[in-house]
Amino acid sequence: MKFPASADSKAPTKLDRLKAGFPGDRVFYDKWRAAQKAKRMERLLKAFTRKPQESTVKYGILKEGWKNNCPKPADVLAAWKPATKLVIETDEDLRRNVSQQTWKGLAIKDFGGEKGLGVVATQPFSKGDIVCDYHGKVITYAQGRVMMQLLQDEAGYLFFFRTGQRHLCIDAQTFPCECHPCADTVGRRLKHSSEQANLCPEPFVLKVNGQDVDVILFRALRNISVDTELKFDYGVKRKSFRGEGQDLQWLDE
Ligand SMILES: C[S@@+](CC[C@H](N)C(=O)[O-])C[C@H]1O[C@@H](n2cnc3c(N)ncnc32)[C@H](O)[C@@H]1O
Repeated sequence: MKFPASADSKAPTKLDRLKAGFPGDRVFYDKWRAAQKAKRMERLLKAFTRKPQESTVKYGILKEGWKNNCPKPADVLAAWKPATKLVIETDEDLRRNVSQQTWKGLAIKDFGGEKGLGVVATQPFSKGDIVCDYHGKVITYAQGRVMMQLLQDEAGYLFFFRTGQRHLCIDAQTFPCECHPCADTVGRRLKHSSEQANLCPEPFVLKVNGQDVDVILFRALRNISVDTELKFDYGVKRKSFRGEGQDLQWLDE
């Protein structure tokens, strides 16, 4: 309590310790350093909603300006765990990726024919990484249904979901979206697979530009290597993505 150990505080000198009535040996000093190292580890772990490369962790440490008493990059990697709901809902980088659509490590690829466009990984992903979101305007379930009825076979980009008691829909059909008039967004190009899905959609509420926004984030279900196509299971109800009530072969792929 006399010398609070935070990630950024300076270690008390021997003189400081003696003046405060502590013994001159290193016992308390070493405890203080261990507490600080743990705080630094905690901060580094929170910084990554995707499992980082060792070089990224090294850069993170450099940016913090920690010259000693910091965890080794290999130890950070070993301790890394998929981001929790709390981390996801408060992470600045993730918020920026959602609002500006600056997801890295993904490319839209043309698979030709009726398969059309899909998304491939241009960097490896680890199980639990947040890969991207399903970007579009959040509308009510009822509005989504009306759109589907109007569009019939053309309605291939409506993502219906339930979060708590609310039934919603993300309209990525309206293209381009109001917020990115000059860009395609990756989420809407993800294809379906029930057998080989490597992504799983999860609903979250993020504060974007000061407002609570419902988002669907895709988490990697396993480690994914470069050039692998990213897919998720659209769901067997066939409500979204033009599959409802139709005997489409690709729904069982
Ligand atoms: C959300 S979009 C996916 C991107 C779309 N392929 C494109 O070119 O924009 C959904 C549509 O993609 C097509 N699709 C999705 N998964 C497919 C698959 N596994 N095989 C063939 N077509 C698929 C269907 O036409 C579906 O309605």
